[in-house]
Amino acid sequence: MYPINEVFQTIQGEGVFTGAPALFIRLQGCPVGCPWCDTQHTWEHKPEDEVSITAVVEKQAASSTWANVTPQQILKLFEQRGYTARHVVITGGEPAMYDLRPLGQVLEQAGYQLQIETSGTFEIRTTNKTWVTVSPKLDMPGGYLVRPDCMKRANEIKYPVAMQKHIDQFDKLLRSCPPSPEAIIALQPISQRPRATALAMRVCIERNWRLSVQLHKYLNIE
Ligand SMILES: C[S@@+](CC[C@H](N)C(=O)[O-])C[C@H]1O[C@@H](n2cnc3c(N)ncnc32)[C@H](O)[C@@H]1O
Ligand SMILES: Nc1nc2[nH]cc(C(=O)O)c2c(=O)[nH]1
Ligand code: SF4
Ligand SMILES: [Mg+2]
Repeated sequence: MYPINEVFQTIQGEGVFTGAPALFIRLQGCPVGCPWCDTQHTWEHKPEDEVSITAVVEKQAASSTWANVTPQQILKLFEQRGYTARHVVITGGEPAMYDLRPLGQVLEQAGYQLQIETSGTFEIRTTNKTWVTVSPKLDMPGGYLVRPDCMKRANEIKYPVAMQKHIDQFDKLLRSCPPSPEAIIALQPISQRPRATALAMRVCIERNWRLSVQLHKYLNIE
């Protein structure tokens, strides 16, 4: 069973798959504590916030409620709702707190392609085919460390930045926990701040990295 906070179909707004129609599964719970996190309503996984799967699917606004669902129920939900996207993004919260292999196997068997969004602070348990996006979190209040095995597994590293200090911390991480040579590296400005965006653009050009701008926030979509 997986605790899901929301399920929705939208356009992937971040990273390599930006622009791809995608089904998002947002899992409940994250102890990392990034002060600028977009999804603070997913941090606490409280028993009293458990609701039905229908209540989660019909949610109109962000909230901390969640439903326990099986991979088969998720697949059935996708089919019932007539979703057309075949790219599934598992995010959160911190999805790597859960063993994502059973969910991945069921969805891949049904023809979906999987991607996970993770902070790299928990062991990644996914199918081999899953596209892994690691968004490293350094020096956050929860005190979790980015794991070298997560950096190695990443197909894509998408690092959130606002100031030069963040670039320096990222350089140190790349030296101590080297990614695979094929990994794509992107900088993502924190919360569309103009100075963060200017910094990210400048460093991306200098280093030949990619810029990821959270397209959904510019489009005002989910
Ligand atoms: C909400 S997190 C959930 C998945 C996982 N916990 C993680 O951090 O990757 C999804 C993505 O949003 C990014 N993100 C969250 N808040 C952001 C913000 N205010 N500005 C830019 N990116 C943000 C994260 O870095 C991550 O890449
Ligand atoms: N459209 C859209 N794209 C996204 N890419 C990553 C997201 C996330 O919250 O993990 C996200 C999200 O919340 N919405
Ligand atoms: S690790 Fe991800 S979900 Fe957790 S606080 Fe940071 S951005 Fe939010
Ligand atoms: Mg988001």
